[in-house]
Amino acid sequence: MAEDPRAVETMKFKTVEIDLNRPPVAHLYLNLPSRRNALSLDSFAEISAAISALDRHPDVLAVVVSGRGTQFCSGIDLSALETIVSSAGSTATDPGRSRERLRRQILSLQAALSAFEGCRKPVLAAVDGSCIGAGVDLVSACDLRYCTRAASFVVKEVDLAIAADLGTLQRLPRIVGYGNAAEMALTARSVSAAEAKEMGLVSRVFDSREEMEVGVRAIAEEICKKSPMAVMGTKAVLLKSRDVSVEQGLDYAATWNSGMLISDDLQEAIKAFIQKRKPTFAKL
Ligand SMILES: CC/C=C\C=C\CC(=O)SCCNC(=O)CCNC(=O)[C@H](O)C(C)(C)COP(=O)(O)OP(=O)(O)OC[C@H]1O[C@@H](n2cnc3c(N)ncnc32)[C@H](O)[C@@H]1OP(=O)(O)O
Repeated sequence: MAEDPRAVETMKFKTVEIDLNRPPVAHLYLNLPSRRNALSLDSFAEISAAISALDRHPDVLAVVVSGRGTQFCSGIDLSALETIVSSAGSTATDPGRSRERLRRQILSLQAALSAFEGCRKPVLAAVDGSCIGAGVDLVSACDLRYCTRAASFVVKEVDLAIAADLGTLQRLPRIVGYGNAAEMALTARSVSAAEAKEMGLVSRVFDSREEMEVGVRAIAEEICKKSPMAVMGTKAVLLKSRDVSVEQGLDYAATWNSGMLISDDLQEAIKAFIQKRKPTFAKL
């Protein structure tokens, strides 16, 4: 049976909250403020389910992600981390099989955060307060990042004797450059909002959370006025091109557009220009 594209409207979540009141922008909140939005195993599953459902929702064209409470995200829930690691260390089973289970568990956590990248619609992270460990994995998988003056970013894993494994080491160097990413990951030092802006980790720093909420929503709404086909294509081609040679990226862009340029949106954009009016596009 085909999945209901509006299923997200009735989905119940324990660790995230979705605000669909002002389409076409949806707002996904990390919503465990008492634990500073630490990511439990439930959080990973719910983030993945929420983003896939928002991807399918016909009225949603962009998603903003932020945190409820004082901090954006305090990283992986440390008790969940302990559970994951201790169950893998269990001697009750074949060590080979328990390591294989651990590998699959890590892959599944990776997939949950990669859902932001896999979403056809742009995802904008809006960070206030601390963004730590898995929080940095999360924002690195978003398309655009913004923060308040009170925000800070820490690639904390090395302090917990872990090599970060949920995307930071792969995506952050492509956002801030190898040197900046390596320094953040090897020292686990806290990077201020101003520094995050300077190294390109965020596109803009807002004075307050209220200003950020309004400002990031306005940016998302601007993007939503554009052809959804073109926005989706731009995200897909940018991401593909990030990971392959220029030649392969160009080839991908040609193939993509040979499939997509026949959409009504191009005709509408040209007509609107000639008729000196704003274009109107169908949803995705
Ligand atoms: C397979 C491996 C996959 C992924 C690995 C990911 C690695 C990481 O994510 S590394 C990063 C781990 N996180 C941390 O080290 C941060 C820990 N937290 C803090 O440093 C602070 O809580 C803070 C975020 C700076 C916020 O400070 P503050 O506002 O003063 O709040 P607290 O009083 O410290 O915390 C309130 C409450 O929340 C609990 N809590 C905070 N963070 C976590 C967490 N990551 N996991 C579980 N619980 C957390 C904290 O214990 C407090 O609980 P109480 O019961 O109220 O005492």
